[in-house]
Amino acid sequence: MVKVAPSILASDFSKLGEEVRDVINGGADYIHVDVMDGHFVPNISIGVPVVEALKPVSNVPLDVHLMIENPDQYIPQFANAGADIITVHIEASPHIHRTIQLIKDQGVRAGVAINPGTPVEMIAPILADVDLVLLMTVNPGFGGQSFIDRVTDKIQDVYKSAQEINPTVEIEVDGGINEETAKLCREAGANVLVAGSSVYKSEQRNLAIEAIRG
Ligand SMILES: O=C(CO)[C@H](O)[C@H](O)COP(=O)(O)O
Ligand SMILES: [Co+2]
Repeated sequence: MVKVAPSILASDFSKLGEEVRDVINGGADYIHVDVMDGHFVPNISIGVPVVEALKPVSNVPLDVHLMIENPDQYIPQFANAGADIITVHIEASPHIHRTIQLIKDQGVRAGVAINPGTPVEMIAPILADVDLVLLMTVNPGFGGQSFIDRVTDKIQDVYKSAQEINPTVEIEVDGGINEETAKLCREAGANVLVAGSSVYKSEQRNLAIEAIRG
């Protein structure tokens, strides 16, 4: 089952509730929330109060992508605010088993994310313990960037390893996903497709979501 997770980073923040409802009505499976701290990535976006405000608006899971240093410090707050999935970057998590356990202790699904320039071997020691692997298909920090197509090899690698040790893990991709790049990712084994610009900038968001789902 392929899922589509529109990223609100590309939405109109002046009417965020409406923007979230609109993509849910258009078929969104998750709402992807990009949290950036200006340290781990060179941009600042949104935080805990926005997750809290969106919780009553969304009847699909809130998929919170933490692009922040020291994620352990904020995980309980995001969980209390209503995050359903919390994903941390391997590059920002030196004690990854502790961090993943902390997420699970909050009763939240746990994900690990990996940048395009980080080898997949980095996440091998945690693959059996996570609910989701997020492969970045752009360097994180901004919406609207171009898909880095060599990441498809990494998707295949993760998919193959997951078949053996964690077959139910979700494999999510994020960055530059549109109808064409979504197809490459699905073929490589991804089953959750994050899309910001290609959904929110589309005239007919429901059709954009269905095209990405394939
Ligand atoms: O994590 C992200 C950026 O760091 C966003 O989720 C991603 O960029 C989505 O935007 P787009 O689909 O426009 O590339
Ligand atoms: Co993201």
